Amino acid sequence: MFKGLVGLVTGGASGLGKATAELIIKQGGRVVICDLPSAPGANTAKALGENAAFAPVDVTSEKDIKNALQTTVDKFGRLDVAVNCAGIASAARTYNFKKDQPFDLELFRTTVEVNLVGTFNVIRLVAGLIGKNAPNADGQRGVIINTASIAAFDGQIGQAAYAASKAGVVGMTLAIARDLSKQGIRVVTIAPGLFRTPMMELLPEPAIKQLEASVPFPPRLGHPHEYALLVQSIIQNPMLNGETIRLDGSLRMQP
Ligand SMILES: NC(=O)c1ccc[n+]([C@@H]2O[C@H](COP(=O)([O-])OP(=O)(O)OC[C@H]3O[C@@H](n4cnc5c(N)ncnc54)[C@H](O)[C@@H]3O)[C@@H](O)[C@H]2O)c1
Ligand SMILES: C[C@@H](O)[C@H]1CC[C@H]2[C@@H]3CC[C@H]4CC(=O)CC[C@]4(C)[C@H]3CC[C@]12C
Repeated sequence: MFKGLVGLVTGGASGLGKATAELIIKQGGRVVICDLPSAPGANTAKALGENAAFAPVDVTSEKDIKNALQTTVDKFGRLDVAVNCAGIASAARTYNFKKDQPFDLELFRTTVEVNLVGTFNVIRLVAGLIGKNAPNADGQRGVIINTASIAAFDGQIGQAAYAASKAGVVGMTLAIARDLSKQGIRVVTIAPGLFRTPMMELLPEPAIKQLEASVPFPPRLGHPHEYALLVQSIIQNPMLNGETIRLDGSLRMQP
C-alpha cells in the first residue's frame, strides 16, 4: 500500500508516533523517526529495520528539523508524508487558590512552544521538501498530518495550556491547507481522545480506569494502532484536507 512512500514522524519514538512509524513500515514504506535525543528513537528505528532511520530533534529547532530533512534526503531521497505527533502535556489550574499561586507562565510558554510552535516549525520546513515532488495524476505532492487533542474543544480543568496549544493546531489547519493547496500538499489534523500511551500513563491507573469508563463506545482507551489506522486513511483519501478529525469513541470530556 505504501511502497515507495517516505514518511517523517515527529514523536515517533513513543506512543501514537511510534505506532504510525510501525504502520508505515508494515505497509511497505520508509520512515524517518524524529524525536528528542533522550528518546529511544535510535532503538525504535533499529527494531524497524533498514527502511527506518532516526533523526534526533527538538521540533522547536529550525536547525534540527533541517538536519532531519537532510537525513531524509540522504537516506531515502524524498519526503511524501509528515506526521506531527511530538507533544507534551501538563496539568495545573489557572490559579491555585490553596497555594495562592498563579499558573506557571514558563510551563504555559513551553507547552505552547512545543505543541503549537514546534508543530508549525515542522510544517513550514517539511512543506519545502514535499513540494519538490512530482505531482501525481491528481496534482498531489504530499500530505501533512498533525495531532491536536479533544482537549482543544473539551479542555478539562487544569488543561488551559494544553488546550490552548492544541486549539492552535486545530485553528491553523485550514489556513495552512489553503497556503499549500496550490502545491498539492494536503493538511489534516487528528484530535485524539484517550489512548493508552506513555503520556496517558503519567496518570495513576485508577485515574486512567476512571477516564476509560467515561468513553461511550468502545468503553476503553484507544490503541495507538487505531490512531495509525486513521493516518493511513488520511493518506489514502485525497478528499481529506483542511479538517480536524476527532478520534474519541464519542467521548466529550467532563470538566
Ligand atoms: N495519549 C493520548 O491520550 C493523547 C490524546 C490526545 C492527544 N495526544 C497527543 O498525541 C501526541 C502523541 O502523544 P502520545 O500519547 O503518543 O505521547 P508520548 O509521550 O508517548 O509521545 C510523545 C513523543 O513526543 C516526543 N517529544 C516531546 N517533546 C518533543 C520535542 N520538543 N521535540 C521532539 N519530540 C518531542 C517525546 O519524546 C515522545 O516520544 C501528542 O501531541 C499528544 O498531545 C495524546
Ligand atoms: C485528551 C488528552 O489529550 C488529555 C485528556 C486528559 C489529559 C491528561 C490529564 C492529566 C495530565 C497529568 C499530567 O500532569 C500529565 C498529562 C496528563 C496525563 C494529561 C495528558 C493528556 C490528556 C490525556
